[in-house]
Amino acid sequence: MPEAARAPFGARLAAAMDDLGPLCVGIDPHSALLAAWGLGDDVVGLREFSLRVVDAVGGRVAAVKPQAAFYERHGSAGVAVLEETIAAARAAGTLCIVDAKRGDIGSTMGAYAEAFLRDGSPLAGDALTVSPYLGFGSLTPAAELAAQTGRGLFVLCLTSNKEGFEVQHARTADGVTLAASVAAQAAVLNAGATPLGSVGLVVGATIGDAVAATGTDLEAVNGPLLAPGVGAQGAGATELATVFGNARRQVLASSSRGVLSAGPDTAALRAAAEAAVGEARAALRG
Ligand SMILES: O=C(O)c1cc(=O)[nH]c(=O)n1[C@@H]1O[C@H](COP(=O)(O)O)[C@@H](O)[C@H]1O
Repeated sequence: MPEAARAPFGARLAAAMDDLGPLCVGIDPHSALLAAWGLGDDVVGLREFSLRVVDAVGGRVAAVKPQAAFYERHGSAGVAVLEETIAAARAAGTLCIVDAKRGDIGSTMGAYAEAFLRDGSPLAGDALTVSPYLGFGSLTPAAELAAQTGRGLFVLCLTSNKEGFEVQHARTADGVTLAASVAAQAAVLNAGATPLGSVGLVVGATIGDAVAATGTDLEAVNGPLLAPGVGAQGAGATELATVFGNARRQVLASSSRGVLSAGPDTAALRAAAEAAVGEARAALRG
C-alpha cells in the first residue's frame, strides 16, 4: 500500500488491539523449537515453522513479531524466509513488527530505515524495533521515514533482560535516567497523535518496579508499549498489571516461546495464542 493510503501505525495498532486483544505473537524459530516441531534446523524447516505460525494466528492476534536473528543465522536464504514471513503476515491482514533492534550513526541508520521502513522493500513490515543507545537523535532517519510511510518504531527503553539496568538506569548529566530520557523524547515525536502515536517503546513485563525507579513516565509517551517477557521469561497477568499501572491500555504484550511451544499442531497453536490473548486482555483491559 503506498504512503498516502496507509493510516499511521499507532492508529492501526490501537484498532487491532481493540478488536483482537493486546497480544503480539513472537516468531522466534530457535533451533530447539524447530527440533521439537520435528523440523530440520535449516531453511526448509525455518520456512515451514514461520508460515505455519502465521497461518495459525494470522487474523486472530493484533500483531506478529518475527525475530530477525533466527533468520539471519541461516544466511541469505534465511533472510529470504523472513521476507516471505513478512509478506504472509501482510496477506493475512496482521500487523508485523520486524524485531531487528537496529541502531547506528544517523547516516547508516538511514540505510536501515530504507531496508525496514520503505515502501516496496521486502524487509518492511509495519514497525521496527530500534536501539536508542547511540543517542536518540541517531534514530531520526528512521523516525522520519516511518512517519512518511505510516509505519512505526519500538524504541528500546526498559528491556526485559537483567543486564539492561546498567545502561537504562544510568543517569545523564541532568540527573535523568536514560530510560526516562528515551521515553520523554518518544513523547515529543508522538505529541498530538490520537488515539496513539507511532513511536512506541519496548518495556519488558519482567522489570518489576523499574518504571518508578527510573522515573519513566509511560503514560506521557502517548504511544504503544511493547511488553516482551510474557510466558517463557516468567511474566504473566500479575506482572503486566503491576509494571504498567495506569499506562496499561497502551500495552501490547508479547510472547514467543510461550505460544510457539504449543506447536506444531495448528489447533494447539491457536488455543495457546487465544489463552495468551485472554490473559493479556484481563490484565490490561479489565
Ligand atoms: O524487542 C523485543 O522484542 C525484546 C525486547 C526485550 O526487552 N526483551 C525481549 O525478550 N525481546 C524479544 O522478545 C522475544 C522474547 O521471546 P520469549 O522469551 O520466547 O517470549 C525475543 O525475540 C526477544 O529478542
